[in-house]
Amino acid sequence: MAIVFQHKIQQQLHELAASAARPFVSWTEPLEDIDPVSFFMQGPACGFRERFFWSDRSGGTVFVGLGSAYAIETEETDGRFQYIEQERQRWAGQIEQHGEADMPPLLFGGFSFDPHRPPASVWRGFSAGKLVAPAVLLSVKNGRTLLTVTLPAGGMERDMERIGRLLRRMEEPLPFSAEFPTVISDEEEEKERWLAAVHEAIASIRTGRLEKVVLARARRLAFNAVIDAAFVLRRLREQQPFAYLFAFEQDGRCFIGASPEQLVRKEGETCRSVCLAGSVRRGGSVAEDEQLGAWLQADSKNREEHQFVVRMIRSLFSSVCETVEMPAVPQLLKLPHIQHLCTPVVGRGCREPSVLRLVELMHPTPALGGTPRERAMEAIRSLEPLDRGWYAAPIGWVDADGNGEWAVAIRSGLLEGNKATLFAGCGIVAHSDPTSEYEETNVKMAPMLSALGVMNND
Ligand SMILES: C=C(O[C@H]1C=CC=C(C(=O)O)[C@@H]1O)C(=O)O
Ligand SMILES: [Mg+2]
Repeated sequence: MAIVFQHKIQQQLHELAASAARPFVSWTEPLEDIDPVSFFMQGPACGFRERFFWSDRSGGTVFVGLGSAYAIETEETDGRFQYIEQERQRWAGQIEQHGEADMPPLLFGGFSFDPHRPPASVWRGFSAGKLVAPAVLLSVKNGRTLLTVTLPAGGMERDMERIGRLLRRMEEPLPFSAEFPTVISDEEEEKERWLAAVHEAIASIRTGRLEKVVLARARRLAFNAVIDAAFVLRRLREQQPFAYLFAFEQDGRCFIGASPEQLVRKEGETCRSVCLAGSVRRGGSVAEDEQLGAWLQADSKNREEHQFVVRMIRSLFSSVCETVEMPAVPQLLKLPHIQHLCTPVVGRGCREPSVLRLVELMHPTPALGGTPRERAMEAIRSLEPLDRGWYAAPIGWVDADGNGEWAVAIRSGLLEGNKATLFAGCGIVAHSDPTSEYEETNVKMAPMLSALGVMNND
């Protein structure tokens, strides 16, 4: 079957390339069901240096990309979103689309948290903004699996060879390694120093200079062997079923995670977001879990932390949409390790034509930055010793029509060789207790720690 399929795709693309009126051609073909993580796993063996993975919270929409047919990248600071949007529009006009029409060409990528911060070397290649059109895209949507190949109309030979290899190998999936490497070193920022930064943030909030700031910390692990991103992805999929799963890999570095937080989704004139802030751990028994949830819903510190996010997103949606709907009181979102206050928001009659414009307006929400935004960013720059890179920043996809979905890249880590750097932060408000905030960051690292096979030792 794969051979027939391969010939069909190759032949179609060659014919299309010969007569193409635009610089890129894409061909989409239905495919038998295939495990998206196994597909992701095939990338390196077939010579693709870039890999992308995206699965929405329901697991109903999954995109896996291999290779890069076209990349849009910027190191601009203030104009990065406009530049990327402008180039996205230009790209949409350069692709000639063939085959199954219900899959518009798609770009996958992300932005850094703070482009004004000098980038640390571990984040090399993760620019201020980067979107990639994968050479091969597997998409699972509405119960259908499709394969899209996008190539430059001239010079497609090298890519065709890789794609041929991939299609041949798809029938013989690679075995997953049974065991995970073991930890040989484990470093984190000194606890006392982090607590002192939180104290300082609280003092600054009490003077009225700002209302809320999110402070993060990193934990750096080294293992006795190279970490297999596909293995981590598979574990995250098993362990975090209601999260966005994402991976963005280039040149041997993979930023990966399972985020519960939607930044924004746009589908035609409807846009959605979820305000997520305010947290407590899960209970050991049903009774304890319910008690903790009830406490969270009533706790004034957590309600305040949450309310800053609600206020900002409500006001932003009101400025770009005809109507905005949201519940009056926050609901509880229960995840395997943690529960959050959660307020879903729906805006109808959205006047913005591209999801990227919404991403620009929304990033960073007070769930990742703080309030007021600029003062919070200054506080993060002066109090946080780490470069967040793409952590806590938008990650997602946009199609040629400007529709797309973006998550906030939290509960995440950067993998390189045998090293993993994990990140977690928490919202500091006037009544925060530094030690409880520290514990909260431990709970937020648990999903990645457990996917990496490391016991959570908090
Ligand atoms: C910044 C993170 O979480 C945010 C999202 C939900 C709840 C949060 C909180 O309660 O502090 C944070 O604002 C993180 O997980 O690294
Ligand atoms: Mg919190």
